[in-house]
Amino acid sequence: MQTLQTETKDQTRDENVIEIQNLTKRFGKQNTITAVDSLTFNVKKGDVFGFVGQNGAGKTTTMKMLIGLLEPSDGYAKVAGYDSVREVINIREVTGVLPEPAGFYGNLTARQNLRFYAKLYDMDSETRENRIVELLEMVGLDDAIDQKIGGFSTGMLKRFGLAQALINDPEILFLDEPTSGIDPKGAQMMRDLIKQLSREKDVTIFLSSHSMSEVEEICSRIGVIDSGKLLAIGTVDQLRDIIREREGVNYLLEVWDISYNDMVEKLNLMDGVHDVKTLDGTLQVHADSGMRAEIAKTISKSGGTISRLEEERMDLQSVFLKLIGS
Ligand SMILES: Nc1ncnc2c1ncn2[C@@H]1O[C@H](COP(=O)(O)OP(=O)(O)OP(=O)(O)O)[C@@H](O)[C@H]1O
Repeated sequence: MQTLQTETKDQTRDENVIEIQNLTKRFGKQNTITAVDSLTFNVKKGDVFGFVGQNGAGKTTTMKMLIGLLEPSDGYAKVAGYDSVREVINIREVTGVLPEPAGFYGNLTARQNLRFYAKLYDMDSETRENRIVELLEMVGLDDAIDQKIGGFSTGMLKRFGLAQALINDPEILFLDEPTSGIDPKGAQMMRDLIKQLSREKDVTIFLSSHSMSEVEEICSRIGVIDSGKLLAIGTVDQLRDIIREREGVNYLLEVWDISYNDMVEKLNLMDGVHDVKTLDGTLQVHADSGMRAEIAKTISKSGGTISRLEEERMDLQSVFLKLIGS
């Protein structure tokens, strides 16, 4: 299947901090499971890139290849210009990865956990201690800095994980489902932190999520993956346009001075109008995109007065479901 590309021409190669070329991963004895299938796309510096797909689509496998935890079966990835197989150490230096809470030491405090992790990086002790305090403050854990993290809630653990991922002041942050399993308030805190990191520190963020409203809120570009293949890539508006062009749009219409039956008949005769339905006094006209002016003209010509004519806005959830063919 061909990927629906919505890239614009002004994107130069220089801006790409993640380059993925024919990236493929097969599992199984005879390599029969293709988890990631010839992915090709780029992520630009400063993007908050949302990688979305159903369970088992291949998101985690892709991210693991990008950070050098899995070797590709085919193709390659470059992160900050470094090859994900041969230059993993360089990649580790400039990236942060949201860790699995299972890897934390529950009987150590937040400060001690971060200190342990920070020692993996080359930093003098003063810089390290200051950074630990600064990061725990940033993620709202300053009051819990000397508490054992074994007693932390799931939301606190996620925020602690974000602080850990930021210890080396990374250029690129990988967040696999950063808000899964946490309550709405905690999830909003994480989203605000992600936005803040992008806005204030210019960190490029590559995140996966099952929450389309979350992705719509925080991501500047989105890649949709299904069965290991990239289906579409672009901004929310660009993805929406793919569906608008492909499947048409719904116009919502309220009109005076003409009977609805007359109007339904007239609209149904128009080229590009596929279906007309009445919904609680509003007409829903399913038509090709770009038909608004034509519809308005038809109604005016028939003596109707339009009090409302707007295109129904598709949210990312609806766009996603249509892209994957559900
Ligand atoms: N080590 C492995 N051995 C065999 N198959 C695997 C392995 N890791 C992943 N897979 C398979 O690869 C496919 C992609 O899995 P992956 O975890 O990347 O999906 P995902 O999009 O991250 O899903 P989720 O949203 O559930 O986390 C799935 O079919 C999965 O079962």
